[in-house]
Order: sequence, then C-alpha cells, then structure tokens
Amino acid sequence: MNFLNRFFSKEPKTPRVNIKKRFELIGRVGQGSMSKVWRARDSQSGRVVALKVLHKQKTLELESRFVGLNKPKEGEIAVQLNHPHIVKTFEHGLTTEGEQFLVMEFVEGYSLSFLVEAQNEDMRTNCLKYMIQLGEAIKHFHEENWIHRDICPRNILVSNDHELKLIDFGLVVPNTAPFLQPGNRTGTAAYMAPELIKRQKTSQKIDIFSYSVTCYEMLTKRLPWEAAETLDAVLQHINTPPENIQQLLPDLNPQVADAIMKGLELYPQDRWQTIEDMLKPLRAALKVNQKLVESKTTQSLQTDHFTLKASSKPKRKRSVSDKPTHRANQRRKSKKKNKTTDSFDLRQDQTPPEVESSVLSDQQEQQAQDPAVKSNRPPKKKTSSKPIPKNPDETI
Ligand SMILES: Nc1ncnc2c1ncn2[C@@H]1O[C@H](COP(=O)(O)OP(=O)(O)OP(=O)(O)O)[C@@H](O)[C@H]1O
Repeated sequence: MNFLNRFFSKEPKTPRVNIKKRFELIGRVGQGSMSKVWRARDSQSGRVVALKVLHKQKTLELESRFVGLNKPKEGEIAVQLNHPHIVKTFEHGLTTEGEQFLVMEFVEGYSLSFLVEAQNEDMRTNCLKYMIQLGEAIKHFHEENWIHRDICPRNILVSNDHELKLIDFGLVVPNTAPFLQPGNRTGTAAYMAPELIKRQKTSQKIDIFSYSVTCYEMLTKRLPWEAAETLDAVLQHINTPPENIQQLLPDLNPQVADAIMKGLELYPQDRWQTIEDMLKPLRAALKVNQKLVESKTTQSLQTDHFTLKASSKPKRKRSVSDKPTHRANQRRKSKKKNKTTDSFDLRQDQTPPEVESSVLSDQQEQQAQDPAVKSNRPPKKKTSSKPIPKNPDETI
C-alpha cells in the first residue's frame, strides 16, 4: 500500500536512504521541536556529520500552513547556502520511512544560548565578533532572497575555534510577495517582530528585529522587554520602547548601543533598512576596539571586548538625516519617568522574560489542536482561557 501511495503521489521520486544502514549513529546531540539530530559517521564519505531527521507528521503539518505557496523544503534551502557562518549542509533527502533528513557539517562547540547564560571568557572576548558574524550570515540569507524567520540564540552554534554558525532553516521562506502577506505567525515569540505578532505584512526586517533582540541578549543576558506574562505586558512589548541598552551598559560603545536600539524599532520603516546598514556601525566599533586592544592603551582594555571604557567612548555620531523615530520620542518621554538603572548587575541571574499574552491566544488555541506547532518544551499549563507561550525560547 505504501508502495502504491508513493507510486501515485505527486512527490518527486527521490531515492530513499536507509539511514540506519548508511550512518553509524554515534550519539544524539539534540532534539529540536521538529527533529532529532545525531552525531553520525557517514559510511559513504567516511566523515563525521550531523544527521538531522525531521519529525514526519510535524513537518507535514508545518508545510500544510503554506499550502498553495510551494514552500521549499528545509533541505532544499539548506544545501544552497554557502557561507562561513551558516552551517554547511552536504545533502538532503528522504529516509526509507519517508522522513526528510539533512546531512550537515558537525559543529563541535556550544549553543549560543549557553554562552548567553554563561557570559564566560569566550563571550566577554568575542561577543561583538559573534554579533557581526551572525549579521554576516543573515546578510547572506537576505542577499539570496530568503527570510530566516527564527533568529534566536537557540538556533546558533559557536564552534570551539570561535566561529559562529547559524543553523535550522525550518521556518525559512522566500522573500517573495506571497510569503510576505499577513498570516502565518511562525517563529519564537520573544524574538518576533511586532508586525509579525500583529499579523501584518512582513519583510526581511523581521530578521533585523530578531537579530537585534539576540544582540541585546548576548550583551546583557536579558531580553529587551520585561517579563511578559499578561496581555498588558505583551502590548508593552509591541507598543512601548524597550529598556535602552545604554542604560544597562553605560560603558557600551554608543555605536553598538544605537545600532541595536534602532533594530528594535516598533515600525519597520524606523528600523535599519538592510542588515548591511546595521552591520556598518558594528564593524566600525570592532575596528576601534581592535585598535585599542592592539595599542594596549590601558591594561583593562585588553579584556574589554566592546570598547566599554567611558574614556575610550567615541563621540556619538548621528546622521543629520536621522529623524527622531516613534521609539526615540517614546524613550525621551519615558526617560523622565524611569528610575535609575545604574546599579543593574549584569551578572545577576535573571530569569528570561516570558511572553504570554492573549494577543497570541488565537494562534495558541489553534496550536492546541495544531501539531505543526514547534516547541522544545513540554506542553504549557493553561493559565487562562487564552493560552499563550510562556517560554521565550518556544517556537510557535
Ligand atoms: N550541524 C550541527 N552540528 C552540531 N549540532 C547540531 C547541528 N545541527 C543541530 N545541532 C544540534 O541539534 C539541536 C536541534 O537542531 P535544530 O535547531 O536544527 O532542530 P529543530 O528541530 O529545527 O529545532 P527547533 O525547531 O526547536 O529550533 C541544536 O540545538 C543543536 O544542539
């Protein structure tokens, strides 16, 4: 029967691979919400690879959300991507069981989520470099006319030799009109751009927003908005300015601070127009930092990775064409109200803010019956009649 189904199906007749025969499964390295990933030895090439096998049913359900749009499969997209900061996919196909699989370079290292949490020497030394590497990876995505739609630390690995690699192309869509229409709100709640949450038209700027949230978190170990457990809190996320990163890190290079805050603007037109535009000030800041480190101006600068010292702060440069944005006006107003944040302890163990809102409830209610919903956490306890994602790391 299976054979007949396959024979008459419209699915292209890709040769099926018996992965158990071909791969020696050395160990499980990860379980995402949509897949299982193994470290495996490929008997065909002899190399050790990452073998990702997608959950059949969940993948079908995710694909059914794009019915009629002909969304390319994760593997089809992944094999086309060639960039030093995007994990290399060698091959994709179907297992004898009909699951999609990807064979990738195996990245020995850490998840960026771990480094955000640890704030260790690696992070202190390389944070800005990693931010730029991630931006370069997104730039490649955008130049190739894709939107990643799920930029967050969980989908980023950092190798033992300090190179960042973007992984997971499960939610990637082409940057073409049919995929930009209001509708699907797939992504990870805490990193989702307001226009995506509000089901408005999207663009590549949703990746710029998620990238800025990620950069904010890399530097501060916290998300830009307070914990969001109520509708009010999510509305705040959507409508009010996030805490200015410069207030949390007064010694942070203002170019870096401004770059991130502009990436978090509420309206896409107020954000950076392209990821390259956002990368420029970050690269400039890294250059300044490298020069300072090289010249060993002060002892402390040697361990100071984002040009933190006030004495070395470059003058804030604003283009004359910079108009005050909606957020900037809001920030000015809210500054008056704000209590001091100078005593904020960056190392304090902060529970990541949670996003919970009945703004998302229709989606979540749909998710209760919709097995296409991705989550790497056990199902959430309903806290109200309108359930919403409680974990910022949950893909919806
Ligand atoms: N190339 C790789 N090298 C090493 N480990 C990897 C690789 N790809 C994935 N992993 C591991 O497997 C985990 C899950 O991978 P991935 O994010 O691609 O799966 P997913 O099911 O799409 O996840 P989710 O949708 O929940 O984000 C990663 O967090 C990572 O730990």
